[in-house]
Amino acid sequence: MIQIQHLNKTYKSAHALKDVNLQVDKGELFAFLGPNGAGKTTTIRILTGLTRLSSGTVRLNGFDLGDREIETRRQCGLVPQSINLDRELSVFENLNIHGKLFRMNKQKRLRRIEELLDYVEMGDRKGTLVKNLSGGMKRRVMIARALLHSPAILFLDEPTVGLDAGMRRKIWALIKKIQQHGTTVFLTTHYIEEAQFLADRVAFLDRGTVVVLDTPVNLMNRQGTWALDCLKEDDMETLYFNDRKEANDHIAAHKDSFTLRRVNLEDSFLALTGKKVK
Ligand SMILES: Nc1ncnc2c1ncn2[C@@H]1O[C@H](COP(=O)(O)OP(=O)(O)OP(=O)(O)O)[C@@H](O)[C@H]1O
Repeated sequence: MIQIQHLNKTYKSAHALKDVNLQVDKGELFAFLGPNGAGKTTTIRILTGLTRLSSGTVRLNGFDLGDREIETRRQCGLVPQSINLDRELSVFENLNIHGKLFRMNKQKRLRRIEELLDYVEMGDRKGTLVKNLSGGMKRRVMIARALLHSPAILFLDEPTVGLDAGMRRKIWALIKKIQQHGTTVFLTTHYIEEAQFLADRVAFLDRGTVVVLDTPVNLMNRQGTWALDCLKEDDMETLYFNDRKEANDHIAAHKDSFTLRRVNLEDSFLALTGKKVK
């Protein structure tokens, strides 16, 4: 569904993407995980036609990026990182304008808006001005807007940034539902739990380079199953074990104060890059 080969992007002052190669399958939920400045937004902007690549090739649902621009764009729905709804218009008006831009006929447009607002549980807010919605509601309207023209691929750039834990989980459930209904999903995040919970496969991006790409389970298993955090003078040291007994034996044999926990994706990222995803 998405094929990226030797993708590079250079801005005047930064080499934002360095020889990125990856493939996302139809129906897959793929996460790009990395710290601020890793190149996640740049990737999404290139894939959705908002920024030009410097070199390399990208194919979306069989269309070459750069060729037949309108058809290629129709393959994609985009939920950008910052809220870009018109605050002074209602939920319905925001969606209606988008449908008109995609030249959907009136009957189809109105039916699809109703359908999607129910789908994202915003049916009762159709007439509400966007400025009167909560952050989580605005995200859901943006997701409905991105799905309006029935794209094959939904791109979500940091879909839950700034939301509280309850709303984050609601958005996660919605994203899973969208995937279950057949849409391929490509998302970026710097939240470890988000990638761990949602993604079929995760690519770790660090300073423009994909350092590893695998399923969350395989990535975590690289470190072992159990982690022991030990607070040293001014740092945290973490030790990894394949079974719980080994970890407990280590605790019993040492005087330090340890916290035992399950290995998570942060451990894999840390081991590969020496950095936390922040
Ligand atoms: N328009 C631009 N002009 C120049 N440099 C840019 C531009 N956009 C991004 N960059 C640089 O490219 C690199 C990657 O930025 P990008 O926004 O893609 O990272 P990111 O992983 O999405 O980070 P964040 O989560 O902070 O948005 C950074 O070094 C950034 O400063």
